[in-house]
Amino acid sequence: IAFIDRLRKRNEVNPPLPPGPKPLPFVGNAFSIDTIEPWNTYEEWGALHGDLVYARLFNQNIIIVNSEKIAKELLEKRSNIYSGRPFIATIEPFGWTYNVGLIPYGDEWRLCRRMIHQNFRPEASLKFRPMQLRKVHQLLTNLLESPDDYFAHVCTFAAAVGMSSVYDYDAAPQNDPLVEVVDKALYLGLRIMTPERAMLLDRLPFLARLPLWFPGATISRDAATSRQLIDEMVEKPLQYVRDNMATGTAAPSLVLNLLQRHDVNSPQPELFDSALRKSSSTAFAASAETTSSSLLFCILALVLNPDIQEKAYAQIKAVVGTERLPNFEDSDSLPYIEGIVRESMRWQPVLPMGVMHATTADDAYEGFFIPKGSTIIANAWAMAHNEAIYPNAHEFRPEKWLDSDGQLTDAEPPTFTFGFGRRICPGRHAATASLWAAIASFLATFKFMKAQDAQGNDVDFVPTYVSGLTRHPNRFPLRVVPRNSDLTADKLANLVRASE
Ligand code: HEM
Repeated sequence: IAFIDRLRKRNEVNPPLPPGPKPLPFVGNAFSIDTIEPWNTYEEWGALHGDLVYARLFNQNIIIVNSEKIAKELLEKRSNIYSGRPFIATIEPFGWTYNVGLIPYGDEWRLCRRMIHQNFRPEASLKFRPMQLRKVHQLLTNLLESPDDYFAHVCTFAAAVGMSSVYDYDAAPQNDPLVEVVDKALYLGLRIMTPERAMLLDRLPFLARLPLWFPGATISRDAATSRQLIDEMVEKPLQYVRDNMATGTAAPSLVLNLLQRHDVNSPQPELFDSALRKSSSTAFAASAETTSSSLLFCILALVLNPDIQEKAYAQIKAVVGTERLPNFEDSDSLPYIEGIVRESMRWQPVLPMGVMHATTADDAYEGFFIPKGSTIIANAWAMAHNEAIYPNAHEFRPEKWLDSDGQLTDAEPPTFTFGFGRRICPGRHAATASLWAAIASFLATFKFMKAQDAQGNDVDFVPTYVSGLTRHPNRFPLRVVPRNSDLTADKLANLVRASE
């Protein structure tokens, strides 16, 4: 407390900390935070104290940035000192040291980031497009065959695109063993990998023995399971590429490319090998949960807004017709679909607080002191729901991105969903293309409607969510109905053929 008081009372040469909630002794503001959905607390603090807020979790300085403008000023323009990552106590026990997104700023991160960037930069991402469309078409086939399993189909799609782009592994249309490993591996860690939860566990370790966020489970048992699953997630697909290399059947992929360049005589072969493991598994893991969550939110928005589906279908019918499915060449002629894609990313950012950054040097902004080692939370949730920029922000309205002629406005797309500065998501180009292809194809083929009870009445529901570092809706009652009532697997296959 004395330390904070000293910081707060800094004079003009040494400016004060940003305003924020009053801390308690020892715990700081830890117990005022909603640990399930902390972004709500941070948004409330923003309303009280402004867009730059200081808080303290135990002895950790937290700077919350609630506006996109300030996030860009700090995390982009001053990225040389805002690109660190904070220590998170759950990383090591849960086996998440593999994750490039959590590696501190430095040489190891730089090497990993370069490996990923080479494969996912804008021009390189274009090569994934035919594969992305193929996987979307498989997703449509799965939805037609077993619409009630929509949740699993969307997750399989997202993982399959990731597997293909990183390992050239062609996941089975359903119940693929590697996809299952990843789903399980990520589920445990993502729920616990937030600074708020991790810090509570670090400081109050007895919490680890209580079933806090997973009823019926304890954190320590989950940590052991997580480590084992992560190990499988990292090693199994790598082995797949190595086996294919041995038989001469490996097709081009990020991993093959890196393995071929791997020179065991280079000065630091172990460093390269470790970076390869981390960058491949991260690129793949980072795409799976995020892409599926974004699509599940989009489907939720469509169910709740049937009028939007009708407008979208009318545009697709006018531009693409009904004899084929949309492809990337149609995208410029389908502004309403682009509006839906952007609105899906804005309405419910799947990483509501992005991934936290950390400062690697002292700084000052607009008269406030930002100490070295602060955790910086760019609150995407607050940015997405800023009423001054997005009136009626909690409503899903593609029109927010369109002018009165239905054309896209000059407004910047919701890039804040992909973070900021040197740590911005390197997979954002590939991710946006996956979302576009899936959403356009969904809307061309199906209606997403509320499920019906035995009497034929719509089943109303209140959505619930799973929250951690990422967030997605829980399964909700859904009826996926083909636009064309006599759509069969054969007819869908013909539509797909006509689109390729
Ligand atoms: C809709 C899908 C996606 C969303 C919403 C998303 C969002 C994000 C966000 C918010 C961050 C943190 C950025 C920051 O620290 O400021 C991030 C980091 C990252 N994302 Fe994505 N992402 C998506 C898909 C992907 C894909 C397809 C890849 C595949 C390469 C990927 C790879 C990564 C990696 C490697 C990082 C860590 C970057 C670093 O720390 O340097 N993401 N993503």
